[in-house]
Amino acid sequence: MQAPLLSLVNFSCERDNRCLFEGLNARFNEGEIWHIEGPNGVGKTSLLRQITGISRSFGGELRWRGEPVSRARFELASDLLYIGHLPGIKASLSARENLAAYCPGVPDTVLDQALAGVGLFGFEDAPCYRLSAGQMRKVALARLSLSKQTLWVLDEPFTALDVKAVAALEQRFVGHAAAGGCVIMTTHQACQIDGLKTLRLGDYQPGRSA
Ligand SMILES: Nc1ncnc2c1ncn2[C@@H]1O[C@H](COP(=O)(O)OP(=O)(O)OP(=O)(O)O)[C@@H](O)[C@H]1O
Repeated sequence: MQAPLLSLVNFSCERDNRCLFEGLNARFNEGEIWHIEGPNGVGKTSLLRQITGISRSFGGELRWRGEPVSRARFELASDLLYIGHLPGIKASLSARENLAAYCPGVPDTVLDQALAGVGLFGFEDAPCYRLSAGQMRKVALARLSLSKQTLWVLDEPFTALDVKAVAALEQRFVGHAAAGGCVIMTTHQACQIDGLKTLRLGDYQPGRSA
């Protein structure tokens, strides 16, 4: 049987000597879209940072395609796209320059197509400090259409997006999964995605049995 893309084995997270969650076992496969759910402060962002390797402090085991991540760090990093809850956009740069910084070597015409695809046609040269919060988020999300990575890890990707943009992003996730990708995201918004899988992080708080 093929190993899952990513798996968590008896996984736990501690912050400031406080256990946020423990005993978490999960398998994330190609073709799946996952919603990491839970109340404020339960540890969703912390979990995403552990999955991406930004935080190496965790209990239990993280496996990439069946290999402990300690032996597959490069393989995970090169097949992963992570967008944090802050859009990671430099205000002084234009939308195109920001995108180019994440996608070196990609021609401007292709960058502009990606920006147009998220509704930013005509804003390619605008310095990002002139964009709205939702437009800044769209600059960050334009990376998705240029991504060749299998695993997308997205922290609150719907923040500040209008209804049409939320629906378009949901469709992008569906397309990515249909092409063999995997999406792991957090959101406090209700999602309209068929087959969406949910991991309720609150079920793994100390003293609760999942
Ligand atoms: N850099 C840090 N150092 C110490 N504690 C932190 C740090 N970042 C977060 N925490 C603590 O870890 C806990 C979980 O935070 P985290 O951001 O993972 O929660 P979350 O589930 O993503 O919350 P939200 O829904 O509000 O985004 C919180 O109690 C927070 O105070």
